[in-house]
Formats: sequence, C-alpha cells, structure tokens
Amino acid sequence: RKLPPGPISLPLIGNIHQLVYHVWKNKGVVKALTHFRQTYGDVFTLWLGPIPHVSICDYEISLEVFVKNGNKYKDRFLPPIFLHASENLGLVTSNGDVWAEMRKFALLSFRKIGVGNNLIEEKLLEELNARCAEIDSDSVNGKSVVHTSDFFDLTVGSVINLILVGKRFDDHNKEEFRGLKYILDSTADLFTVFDLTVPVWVLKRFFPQRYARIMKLQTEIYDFVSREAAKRYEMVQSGEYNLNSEDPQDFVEAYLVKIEEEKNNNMYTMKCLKHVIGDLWLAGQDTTATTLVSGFNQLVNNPEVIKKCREEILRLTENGTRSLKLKDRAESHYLNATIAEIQRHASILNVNFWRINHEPTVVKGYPVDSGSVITAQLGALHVNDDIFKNPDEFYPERFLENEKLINQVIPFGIGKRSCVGEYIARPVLFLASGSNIEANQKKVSDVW
Ligand code: HEM
Repeated sequence: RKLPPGPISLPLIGNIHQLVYHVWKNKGVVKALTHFRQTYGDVFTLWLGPIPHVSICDYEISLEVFVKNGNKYKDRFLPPIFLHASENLGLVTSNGDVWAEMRKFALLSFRKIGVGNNLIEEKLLEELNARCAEIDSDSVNGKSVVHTSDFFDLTVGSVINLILVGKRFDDHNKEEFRGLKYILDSTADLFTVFDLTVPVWVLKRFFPQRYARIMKLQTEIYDFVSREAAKRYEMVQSGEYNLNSEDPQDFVEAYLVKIEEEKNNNMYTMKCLKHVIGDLWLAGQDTTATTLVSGFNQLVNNPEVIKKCREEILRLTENGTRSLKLKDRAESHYLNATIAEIQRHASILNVNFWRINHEPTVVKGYPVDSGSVITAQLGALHVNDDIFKNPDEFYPERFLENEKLINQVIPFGIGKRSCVGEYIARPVLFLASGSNIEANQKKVSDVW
C-alpha cells in the first residue's frame, strides 16, 4: 500500500517470474516494461526479490522527481560486487562525498580542456579523417567491406583516449585497443544476474573461483586504461614532465595538477584517478559507439532521411566547401531531429540504473516508501506511445512537427546522476553523423 501499483508479488521472488515471462513473451525487456506501463500506468512497482523497484516512464514525472527533488536521489543502488570492487571510488560505482567531488572535478576539467567546443571538434575531425583515409587506402588495395562496429569502436575509443590521456589509437597501437575491447567483452560475458544480486560473501565463500575471476578482470580493465596515467605520474615525480596547471592538455594532466594542489585532501589519489578514468572509459566508449552503429543502421534503412540531412548540411556548409562545424548545430534542425530519433531508438540503457529512495515520498499521487529504489526508465519512456506516436517508426519529422518533443528524449538520463560525458557524446554524435552523411555523395549502400 505504500508503493505505486504493480503486479501481485510472491514471497522471496517478488515479481521476477512475471518479469521473466513478459521478457520472453514480448521478446525484450523494454517491451516487457511497456506491458507493465500499459497495465499499471506511467509509474509502477516491480518487486525484484525483496526490494521494490519503482519505474517512471514519463518525462514530466521524471523531471519532478529527479530534477525538482534531485538532492534526494543522488545515491545509486549498485550490485554488491560493483561496490566491493570499486571500494566506493570513481564516478559510476561510488556514492556520497567521493562521487560528488569527482563529478564536480570531471565536469570542471572537461570544460577546462575544451570538451564540448573546439577541442572535441578538432580531435574528432582529425580522427574521422584518419579513419576514412584508412578506408580509402584499403579500397585502393581492393578491400571493400567496412565493419561499422569496428570502425566506430575504434574511432570513439580513440577520441575518448585522446581526451583522457592525450593519445589516439593509430596503426602502431591499434592492437592495444583490441586487447582492451577483448577484456571488456569478456567481463560483459562473465557477469550474470546471479553475480549482480548475491552478497559478496556468498560469492567469496561458495564460488571462490568465480569471485577471483571477476576481481581479476576488473583489475585488468582499470590497470589497462590507467597505465598512461601511471606512466605520466612517474614522469612528473622524476622531473621528466612538467605539469601545466593553467592549460592542462588532457584529463590526466588536470587530475595530476589537482593531486599536487590538494595534497592534504585524501580524495585525490592515484588509486581514485584509476577508477575515475576506468569509469569514464567504461561508461563512454560502448554507449557512444553503439549509438553510432545503431544510427547508421537506421540511416541505411531510411535513405530519404539521409537525403534530407544531406540537403540541410550542403546548405549550411556552402555546398560542401567547408566541413560541418559544431557552430552549425543551432541551424541543423533536421540533423538534430535525426540524432534525437536515433538516440530514442538506440535505447542504450534498456534498464536504467536505480537510485535509492532514502525517505518516504509521493510520486504522481502514489506513496513511495523508503527502502525502495526508483528510476526514470529511459528505454520504456522513449517508446511511451502517449508521447511518441507510432514509437516503432523511425520518423525524425516528429520533432519538427512538435518542437517541444525533443526535450522529452533523455538518453543521457536526468537529474544529479545523469551522464557526465554528455558534453563529449553530443558533439561526437553530431560531427560523426553529419560528416559521414556529408562525405557520402554517392549511393548510401556504397558506403554503409
Ligand atoms: C551516446 C552516448 C552515451 C549515452 C547514451 C550515455 C548514457 C548514460 C546514462 C543513461 C547514464 C546514467 C544516468 C542515470 O543514472 O540516470 C550515464 C552515466 C554516466 N556516463 Fe554516460 N552516456 C553516453 C556517453 C558517455 C561518455 C562519452 C562518457 C565519458 C567519456 C560517459 C560517462 C558517464 C559517467 C561517468 C556516468 C556516471 C555519472 C554519475 O554517476 O554521476 N557517458 N550515461
């Protein structure tokens, strides 16, 4: 009675059986959540074991809860093994003062190093040019197949690495990236719902090999992505590298300056830097690359959308005599609508991270008791047919017909724990989509 409506739950397992059944019946978790939304309304409760999970599938209600009352929902509800492995350090898998400090620092230092404007524009265009030059030389040598996921994985990985540690992946170190991708994919394959729900002591005591493997892979990832930072730290210590506190070149430099400045603050340590970089890498690479791959699949299937985007881009770039720039965003109404539609469809987080509800509250007239967890359910929210008519259709025009609708697409989440990398991802999506459409003067199927 102290929660929004939902299916009747059983002792111990709650609604897990109904969720599993509807995922199977509807062929996907977003469709299953949509079924519960249609049955119980835009706010509903599912008991996953002993914990009630409240899902919100409407933008206005999410705004009310996570922005207007945002301070109440800062703590992320995390699988015990994640909290254990992160030791509450970093950005994604931390809560409390460490998270607040690292988030503030990340946003400030991104601004300082020019993310969101010229830096990202310059680096991304360089990266795309380099990657396309590889495709050109391959095609001269008779290779005509381009794997979009490899292409975007490496392009996005390179840009993120440049911002974080000042190094792109080129012919000499491409294998390093592949190595990292392999470890990331192995970790994703290893985790099961069981690992994510049982207490750590159960894993340690009854499944020691599994526990050891999870911890080993986690350590490998964090060591791998932070090894450039560790090298730089040693160079600073030995006097081989001088930190530029006024104009740091990348995220690591900004962080090392902060370590020097805050010697008495034990939050800024090399160990914490390792987790922060690891989290930025893990949260940023796959999400952005997958959005681009999904976008290009949509474009291949909708050539009339490409045609309209291209007409707009050619008009903005004086018939293609200059590159598309970030400053063109304000005038790129059709391209912006297309990217919003791509992100709405891409459904990157089918099930969003949960926040802890620490005190009893009221959401859309329903009481929500403390001890429950709550989230804006992004995937289901983006296919809410009360808001997006014919949600399965790929139709960018919907955002031109109703200009306010674009605000209801929130792929980066909402509130205090929304995506830190939004200012990296948005320019990447704009320039990577726009530049490729622009470059592609031939038949769509020739290239993608
Ligand atoms: C299209 C690309 C991306 C999408 C769709 C995306 C989406 C999201 C979402 C939905 C969240 C969670 C919000 C919540 O809990 O409600 C999140 C968190 C986060 N994202 Fe992204 N993201 C993208 C790119 C990036 C990039 C490029 C980076 C960094 C390089 C990044 C770093 C993070 C971090 C660190 C968090 C945790 C923030 C916190 O807990 O304070 N993301 N992202």
